[in-house]
This record gives sequence, C-alpha cells and structure tokens, in this order.
Amino acid sequence: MPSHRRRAAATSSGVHHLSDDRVITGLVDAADLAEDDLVIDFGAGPGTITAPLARTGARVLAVERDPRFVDTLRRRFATVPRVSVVHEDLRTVRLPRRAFTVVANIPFAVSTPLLRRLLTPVNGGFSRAELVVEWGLAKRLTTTHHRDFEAAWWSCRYTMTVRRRIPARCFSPAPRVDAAHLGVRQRGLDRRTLAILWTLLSAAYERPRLPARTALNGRAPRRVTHRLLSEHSASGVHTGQWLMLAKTLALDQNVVPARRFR
Ligand SMILES: C[S@@+](CC[C@H](N)C(=O)[O-])C[C@H]1O[C@@H](n2cnc3c(N)ncnc32)[C@H](O)[C@@H]1O
Repeated sequence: MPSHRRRAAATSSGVHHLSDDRVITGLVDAADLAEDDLVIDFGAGPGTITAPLARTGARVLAVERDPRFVDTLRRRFATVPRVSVVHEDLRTVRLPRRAFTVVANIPFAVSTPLLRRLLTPVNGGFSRAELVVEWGLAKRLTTTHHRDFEAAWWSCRYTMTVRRRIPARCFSPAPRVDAAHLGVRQRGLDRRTLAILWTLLSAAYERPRLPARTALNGRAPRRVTHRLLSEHSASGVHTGQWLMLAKTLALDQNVVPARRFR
C-alpha cells in the first residue's frame, strides 16, 4: 500500500503504524527467530512487521481484523508460503498448541486482553514476545511490586524487560503518548512451583490489606512464610520473594497447592 494511502487508512481507523525502521528491526532481531519457528504478528496491518519476520525464515501468522488490511496482506504475501494471513480478532482467534513467539505492534486498547490470553494460562504454546505497548503499561508491568494479582502472576512467570522507549514520532500518525518495546520471556518454572505460586498469590491478593504472611495462614507453613516475608501486604512483596517462597515450598511435599493445578 502506498504510504499516503496507508496514512489515510491509519488516520481513519485510529491505528498507529510503525514508521521507524530501527524500531521494526529491533523488534524482529530481539525475537531471535530460527527457521521454521512459529511467530504471530497480531494486528499485522499492511505487513509492516510481517515482511521482516518472513525474511527470518520463520513461519508467520499475520492476524488482522480489518478486511482492507487483510486484502493487502493476502496480495502482498500471496507468493510467500511461510506467511498465513488470518482474518480474525486477536481477542478470540484460536492460539496454536505448538510453541510460538509473538512479535507485534497492536492498538494500546487491546494490549491487556492480549497479554491476558498469552500470559495467564499455564497450558498454552506461548513462550516469548517482543511487543510494542504503551509506555505507562510497560512501566507498570516491569515493576517489582504489583497492585493486583494478575500482574503479580505474570511477572512471577515471565521476565518482562523494557528494551527501549519508542517516542511517539516513530509512528504514523503519532499517538498521544510514547510507547515501549517490551521483551517477555518465560522463566521456565515447573508445574508444581507454578501451582504453589498461584495458590500463594491468590490467597494473598484476596485479602490485600493483611500482611501477606497472615493472609497465607493455612496455605503455607508459618515458619517459612515468617522467615521469607516481612509484614508487607501482597503488593509490598517483591517478585523475587514470591519466587523464592514458591520454590522453597515446592520442595516440601506436605504443601498441597490449590485444586485447579492438581
Ligand atoms: C497499531 S496498528 C499496527 C499495524 C502494523 N503491525 C504496524 O506495526 O505498522 C494495529 C493493527 O491492529 C489491527 N487491529 C486492531 N484491533 C484488532 C483486533 N482486535 N484484532 C486483530 N487486529 C486488530 C488494526 O486494524 C491495525 O491494523
């Protein structure tokens, strides 16, 4: 699509295309894809990121909701068998069971629904991502203390790193706020540790005003929670402390995690 038409389409649909080649290259390079890896470009638009992803030799799923972009993508990649264009909503499209990577610049409004689909389940194929997200969201995700259960769960399961700040001028048209290139990698915790982690976090965040070690009474031995946690409530506990506690308890066969994971 010529750039003036892309700009017009973007403005009319409120989408912000990446227009800075260094940012696009940074996203694709950071994904470190090997031939035949599976990578998903959610919100592929006219193929800004799809094209360099395809050049890595990986197999690319370009997911796009807007039929005009879907037409563009189908024409542009008609002779590239490694690219499959999927005309679906990223919030509901079926996700692959085999291991996959995500590299995407999606509208800020659907960042959290997408993260929820990728980072919450324990059985999915998702392993890592290089994402463009709103700067404020990136800062909230990469802090070490979390106000809510969901963000705490994500940050215990995945390392999340701001690789760079992306100024608004790197998009066309420019959004009102800056963005971030966020890298996401699985920590590779085993299933029992994950189950215990879930049990601990849900119990502590259910009673957010209590010191976490009090909220955990009955879920974990007091001698361990009192040694590893201070008087802080759930949001005052560092991600590293949650991980240490879960790994310690995973070694104790008397600790039984919540039913959901058994
Ligand atoms: C910010 S643009 C990015 C386009 C391209 N990836 C780029 O970086 O230039 C976001 C794209 O996501 C698409 N989109 C928005 N909501 C979507 C949804 N729920 N499911 C799939 N695609 C969506 C828009 O149509 C648009 O093409």
